[in-house]
Amino acid sequence: MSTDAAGRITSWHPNPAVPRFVPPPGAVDAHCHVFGPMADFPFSAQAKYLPADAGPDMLFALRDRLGFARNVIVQASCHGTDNAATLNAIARSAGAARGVAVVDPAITDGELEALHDGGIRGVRFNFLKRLVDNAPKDRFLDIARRIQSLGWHVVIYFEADILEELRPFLDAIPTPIVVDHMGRPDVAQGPGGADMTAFRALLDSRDDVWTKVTCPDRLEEPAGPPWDRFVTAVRPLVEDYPDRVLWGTDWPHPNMQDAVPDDGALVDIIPRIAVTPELQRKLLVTNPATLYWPEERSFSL
Ligand SMILES: O=C(O)/C=C(\CC(=O)C(=O)O)C(=O)O
Repeated sequence: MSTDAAGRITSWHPNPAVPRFVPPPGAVDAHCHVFGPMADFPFSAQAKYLPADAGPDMLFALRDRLGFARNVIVQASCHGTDNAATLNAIARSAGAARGVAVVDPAITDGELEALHDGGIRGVRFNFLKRLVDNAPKDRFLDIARRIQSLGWHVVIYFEADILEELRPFLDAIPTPIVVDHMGRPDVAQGPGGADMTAFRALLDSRDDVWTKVTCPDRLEEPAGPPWDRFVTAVRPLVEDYPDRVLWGTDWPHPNMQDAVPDDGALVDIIPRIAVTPELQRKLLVTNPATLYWPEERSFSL
């Protein structure tokens, strides 16, 4: 745990291990964030946490250390609906990053197009009450309809206990949907537990619902490796939905200051949930490219 005199939280490992697992060429870390730097990109007045700076240079150094080629940078709630920090990181990546924005429902079509030009390929709807004050479903649906023509998708973050309540809303979204961290199931229930069963019902309801098989550090208590319950619960999901899963570090691990995960150890989970080279290639290369670099679809699938 580390909080400085100004109350700014450091939630990432100071010296992550180089993983034993070597990701395939072109691997994408499809869920990560940047924080600031605050002097250039101040945090939102509504932010629920105040992080230390974790900017693009740190993110790209981690990417290289872990053996990844590209990033998908997801706008974190601490930056509200001002996507400037995310856009700055994408711009500095030399084509090696794309992003997911959080937008004000009043955003204009011209502003959405500018985000597209800046490398954004989706919008995130966050339903975690500890992170955002309100989540207006009707206005979110309006955004979802408006991003269709851009070829974007919706990224949704919710916890398992509201999945049933969210179903009519999810069913009405006309774009592909990517669910963050599998909708936060209780992995201790195992692969056939109530949370995973309800989540599979969502995946089975339409073939354009994807998910990130991410965050053992958030989903398994007590914290820390070897994350066996996460592996037991998640490996069957990767095997049953191999074309609709994504993976990411979640660096710089917002709010995780009490149990900062080692990103190298997180990478070493990958071969335990995606046990063949083919599953690993889909999870890390083909699937994220389909959503975030669709213009490359001509590469061999
Ligand atoms: O980054 C994540 O995936 C999870 C988060 C932070 C977050 O989503 C945000 O700040 O927008 C969390 O559970 O605190």
